Amino acid sequence: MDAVNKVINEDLQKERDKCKFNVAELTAFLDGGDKFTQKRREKENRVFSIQGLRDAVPDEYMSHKERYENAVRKAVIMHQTLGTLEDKTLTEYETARLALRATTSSAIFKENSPLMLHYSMFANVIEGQGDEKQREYWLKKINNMEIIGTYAQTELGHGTFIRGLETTAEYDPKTEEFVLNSPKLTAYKWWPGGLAHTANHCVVMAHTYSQGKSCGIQPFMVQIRDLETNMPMKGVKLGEIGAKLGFNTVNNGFLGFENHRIPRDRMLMKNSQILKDGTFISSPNSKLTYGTMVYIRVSILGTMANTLGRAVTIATRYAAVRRQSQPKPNEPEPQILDYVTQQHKLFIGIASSHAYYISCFWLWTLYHRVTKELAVGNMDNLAELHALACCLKATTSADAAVLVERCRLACGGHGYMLSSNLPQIYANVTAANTYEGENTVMLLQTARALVKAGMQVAQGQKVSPSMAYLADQSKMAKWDSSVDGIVKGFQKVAAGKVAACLASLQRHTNNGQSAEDAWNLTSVQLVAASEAHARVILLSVFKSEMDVQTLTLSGETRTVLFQLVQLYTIYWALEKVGDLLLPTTTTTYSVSICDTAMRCDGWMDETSLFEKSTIQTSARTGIAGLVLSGLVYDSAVYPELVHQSLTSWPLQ
Ligand SMILES: CCCCCCCC(=O)SCCNC(=O)CCNC(=O)[C@H](O)C(C)(C)COP(=O)(O)OP(=O)(O)OC[C@H]1O[C@@H](n2cnc3c(N)ncnc32)[C@H](O)[C@@H]1OP(=O)(O)O
Ligand SMILES: Cc1cc2nc3c(=O)[nH]c(=O)nc-3n(C[C@H](O)[C@H](O)[C@H](O)COP(=O)(O)OP(=O)(O)OC[C@H]3O[C@@H](n4cnc5c(N)ncnc54)[C@H](O)[C@@H]3O)c2cc1C
Repeated sequence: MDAVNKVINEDLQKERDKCKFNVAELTAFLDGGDKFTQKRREKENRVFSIQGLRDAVPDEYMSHKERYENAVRKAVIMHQTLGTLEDKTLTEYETARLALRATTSSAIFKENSPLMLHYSMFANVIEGQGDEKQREYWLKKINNMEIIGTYAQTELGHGTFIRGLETTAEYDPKTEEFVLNSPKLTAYKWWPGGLAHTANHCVVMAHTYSQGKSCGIQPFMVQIRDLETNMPMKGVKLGEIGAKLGFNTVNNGFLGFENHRIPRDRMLMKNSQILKDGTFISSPNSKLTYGTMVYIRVSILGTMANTLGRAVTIATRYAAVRRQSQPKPNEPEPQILDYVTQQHKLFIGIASSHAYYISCFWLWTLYHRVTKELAVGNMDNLAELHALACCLKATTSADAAVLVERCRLACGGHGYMLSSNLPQIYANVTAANTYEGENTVMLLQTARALVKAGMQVAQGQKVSPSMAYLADQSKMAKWDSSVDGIVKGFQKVAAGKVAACLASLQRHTNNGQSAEDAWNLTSVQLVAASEAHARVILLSVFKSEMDVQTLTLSGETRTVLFQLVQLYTIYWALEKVGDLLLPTTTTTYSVSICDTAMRCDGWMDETSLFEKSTIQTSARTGIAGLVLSGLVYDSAVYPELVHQSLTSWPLQ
């Protein structure tokens, strides 16, 4: 065994020794400072040192029931441990960032914790939808685990269409109670995490009626299990929805009501109220009820960063130690990391994970600002936050699923083993394409805002900051292959797509189609316009945040971070070269793009953008430990790719 370990460590150590910049500095940069790296490591070391958190047998050899019971056992230990580590001096943002960066939960729960929804949505929805008294009463119970909860919105018949939810809550002024019912099977809540056996309370989103009138979808705090016996309350039916691709320890369940009565004060009344006599006071904006989903969508960017980071750490480390084939006779088999195809598979995953972290922290800052504004009734920036959260959640989760699968493939047969953990990581990441707003639906939400902004631009009106580029009428006289130049190219592409969507909508309505049918007929282009907008945001935020945030870093660390920005930008320029080449309504540079392909080659050689160096990975899982000593793309690669792809396109 020693001989095998020695060979593996030797290669890995060789890669580590090539590191040319300060590993601790980059780690602290991603954590938000040395103080947070130390806190994160304390938390991780504490958790990883607990023997009780290790599985007696790998959980892939347990039954569905054993796996859940084992997860509950670990969740209790984790809560007791983390409870002692909680740092009340941290702001909400700092706590969230630390939670996001720590790899504890993902290392202990391969398929997530049964308490996942309790921590992620249950507390947040009370915070966001409860009035002061309700927050005061419930948050204490939630934080000290007197009650365990989940967020019950999706039903068997409806997940996307919230206004179509069929669970009803009818107000009875005689008893000052709401009567909850699931009138049809499709009205049964279906999916909420922890709902099957773990949660004893949940926030139920129900179609509310009072004085014979609809009051829309409102949130209710409902006790579903007896706190002593853990049996379902009267008029409540509960159960497990069964085995899934992943998330098999999240205990997703179903919930049906039959004349289940709850007191009036269980309606969460921060935004809307129903008075004792049944008078309904509606929210200043009905979408405030959707606030928790915006919060989770923002956090999903960080979850994608962390999840992709773990997968690309495993695959890169494997690529450093796996030796295969003999391209040069009489030479030892090379590390597969030396194959450029292997680098092309993996390094975009490292760059993307960093880009998602940076975008998440950027969007979180906007989320906290808008939340403060909402608290004083200012809703000016809610639409912009919603549009950004939708398209960035959709784009990062879609990309992350592709890149995690690519990490699995890059490990050959060993990537297909459950012991590699790559299949479980894939099962987790691909779920994010569906939950918290199915990706197509989310992109179409952002498209609504883009179409609206496109019309405002046409009328000379101001638009939100993230869409201001739509108003830029300047022409790109020639292709600029710098990062800023490529970002500008993507802005032109997105603007062109939005303009083309507006033209399509107009054409369909001119032909007598209804607005809804015109929208549906244009929806494929609308999704593409929304994704193009997301690319503009991801690329520009990664660059602009690096410009600002890296000023205090040492030269080598700055260099490698900017190489990640360049790699990420050029990768997507190549992926979307078709869009960049096609002359959109607002772009003239496409004609010149190809005749600069040679210069583009030269550009790559001149800037020696990708020096020959290697990946450095540290002992920790998770992107925090994954550090780069430089990008390995040899300059011979990219010009080839760029030249080939750019010259093969028909010029206009
Ligand atoms: C750690 C994580 C674990 C994760 C576990 C997973 C948990 C879950 O999955 S919980 C359930 C998640 N479910 C969802 O996300 C459902 C997705 N569906 C929706 O959000 C809505 O049905 C949606 C937005 C698609 C449509 O809503 P609907 O009420 O029909 O509004 P719609 O008519 O499309 O739009 C009306 C206006 O509201 C705006 N709007 C919609 N949602 C929001 C919002 N959240 N915030 C602000 N504005 C909004 C729209 O932008 C639109 O504005 P405008 O008229 O100016 O264009
Ligand atoms: C792992 C996991 C955990 C979950 N946890 C929870 C939870 O804790 N609590 C909870 O409430 N829910 C939860 N959900 C449910 C999740 O939120 C829903 O699955 C999601 O909102 C999608 O709704 P749906 O499943 O009804 O799919 P549908 O909306 O039926 O989507 C099916 C297809 O229809 C398309 N489609 C739907 N509407 C439109 C439209 N307007 N325009 C164009 N195409 C459309 C979609 O793009 C998709 O391709 C979870 C789901 C998963 C997978």
